[in-house]
Amino acid sequence: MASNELRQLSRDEVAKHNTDDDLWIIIDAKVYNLSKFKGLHPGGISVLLDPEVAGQDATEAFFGLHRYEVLEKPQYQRLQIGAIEGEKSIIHGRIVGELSQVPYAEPTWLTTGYHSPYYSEGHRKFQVAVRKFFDEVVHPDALAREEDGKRPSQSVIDRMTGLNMHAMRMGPGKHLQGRVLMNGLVKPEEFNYFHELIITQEFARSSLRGYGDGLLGGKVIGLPPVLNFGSDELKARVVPEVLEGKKFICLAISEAQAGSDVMGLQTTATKSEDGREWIINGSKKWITNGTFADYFTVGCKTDDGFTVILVERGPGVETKQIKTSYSTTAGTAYITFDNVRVPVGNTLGEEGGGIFVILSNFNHERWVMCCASARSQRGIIEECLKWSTQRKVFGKPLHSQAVIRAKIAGMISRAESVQNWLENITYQMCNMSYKQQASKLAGQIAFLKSYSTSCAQDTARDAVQVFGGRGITKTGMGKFIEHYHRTIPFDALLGGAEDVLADLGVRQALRAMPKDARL
Ligand code: HEM
Repeated sequence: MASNELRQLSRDEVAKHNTDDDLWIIIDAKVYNLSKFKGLHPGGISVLLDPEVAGQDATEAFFGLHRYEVLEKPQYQRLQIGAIEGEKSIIHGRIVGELSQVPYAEPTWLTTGYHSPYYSEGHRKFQVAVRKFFDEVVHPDALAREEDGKRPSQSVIDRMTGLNMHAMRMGPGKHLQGRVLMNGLVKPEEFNYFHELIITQEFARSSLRGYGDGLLGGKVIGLPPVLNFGSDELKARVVPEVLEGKKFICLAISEAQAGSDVMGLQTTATKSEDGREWIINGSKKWITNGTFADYFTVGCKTDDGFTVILVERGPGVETKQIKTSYSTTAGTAYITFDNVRVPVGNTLGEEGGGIFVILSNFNHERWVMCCASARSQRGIIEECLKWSTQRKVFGKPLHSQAVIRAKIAGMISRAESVQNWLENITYQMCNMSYKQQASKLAGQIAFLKSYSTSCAQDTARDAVQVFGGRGITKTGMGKFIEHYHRTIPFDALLGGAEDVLADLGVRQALRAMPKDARL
C-alpha cells in the first residue's frame, strides 16, 4: 500500500500507543502496530517496550538491528497502519534495476562523473538491460533456491535462453552468429569480452555463491572444449540444445586422487575391439552441475596419454550429490563411470592431446572467475559501508573507529586494483586471437586469479571483524558476510589453486626471459 493511501497520523497521536497491549512505533515515517506481533518478534518483547521505542520513532534503533528486507516481507508490511503526516519515507534497500549510490559499490565506469576507455554507450545500454533482467528474474530465484537447495529453476533458464544469454556467456565467437542478443541490443559481430564481463559481474551481484555456480557454471567451463575441439557432427548435435538450456553439461576433470595434477588422473578410456567406441571407467569428484548434467566433458587416461571425451548420461554413469560448504543448488557431484561406452567420434581434440584442450580452456574459465570475484568484493564493501554507518557504538557510527576505516580502506584498494587489472586483461583479450591469448595471457590471467582470490579472502576476513558476531550468523544483518566468508575458499580453489596459479605465472615469465639479459 502506498503511504498516501494510509492513515495520516501525528507523532503525538502515535506516542499515546506505548503500552504492552497497545503498541505502535515509527520507522522511517511509517507507523507500525506491534500489539499482536510483539509476542512473535524474534528479538523479544522487552526491546519493543523500551520507553525510547514504544510509541516513539525507532528508525535508528531498527536499522541498527535489521536489514531493510525485513520491512519488505509481506507478513511485516501488513503491520503498517499509517504514515506520519507531512513526512516522507526516505530509506530504501536495493532498488530493482538501479545503480547503487554507495561509494565504490559500482565499478568506476558505472559511477557518475567518471570515465573509462573500455566501455561504449552500447555497453552501458547492455548493462542496464542485464541488471534489470537479473534483479527482476534471477535474484528472486537465487534467494529461493539457496534456501531450498534445489537447482536453478527451469523458468529462469528458459528466460535466459530467450535473450540468448547462455550463448553470450560463452564469449564472442561463431556460436553467436545468427542469434538475436538481448532483444537485439548488441549485434553478434559487435559482442566482445566486455559484454561478457558485464553479464558475469551483474550475475555475481547476487552474492549467493552456490546459486552462481548452479546457474550453469558447468556449461561455461564444460562447453568450450566441445565448441573449440568437437567434430562438426558432434557440435551440430550438442551445442544448440545446450545453448537453448534444454540439456546441461559439466566439466569433469578432478578426481579424489588428482586435481591440479592433470597427468595424475586415473579415469581410463580404452578402445573397444572394433575400435569404434571408448570404454570409460573411473570416478570424478567436485564436479559443478554434475548432479543434473546430461553431458560430461571428461578427462581420461588413454594409451597415448591424456584425452578429453564427451560422455552422455546413460548406462554406467552415476552421479551423487557432494555436500560442500556452499549450497546444493550448485549440483556438486561425485561421478562414477562403470564400463561406459562412448562413440570414438565424441573425442575432443586429438587422442593423447587432452592437455592442450584443458589448458586452452583454463584461460577463459579463470578470467570468468576473476570477473565474478572482482564484483563480489564490491558487494562486501557496500555491506561494510552501510553497516558501519548505521551501526552505532559508544554513541557514534561504527566507522568513527579508525581501525574499521583502515579495514575498509584495504577492501576498497583491493577491489579497485582487481577490477582495473581485469579490465586491462579484458582489453588484451578483445585484441588477441584465441591462440595469442593462450600464449600471452595464461600467465597474466593466472596471476590475476591468484591475486583476486587472495584479496577476496583478506576482504572476507576483515568483513567478519567489521560485522562482529553477525559476520558468523546465517540470518540477519551479516548474512551476506557469513555466506561470503564461508564460500570464499571455492574461488581460491576452483580453476586452479591460488598458489599453483601464482607459480604458473612466474614459470611463464621465466620461460620468456631473454637469454642475453644481465644485471
Ligand atoms: C516493524 C517492526 C519490527 C519487525 C517486523 C521486526 C522483525 C524482526 C525480525 C524478523 C528479526 C530477526 C532478525 C533477522 O534474523 O533478520 C528481529 C530481530 C530483532 N529485533 Fe526486531 N522487528 C521490529 C522492530 C524492532 C524494534 C523497534 C526493535 C528495538 C529496537 C527490535 C529489536 C530487535 C532485536 C534486538 C532483534 C535481535 C537482533 C539480532 O539477533 O541480531 N525490533 N526483528
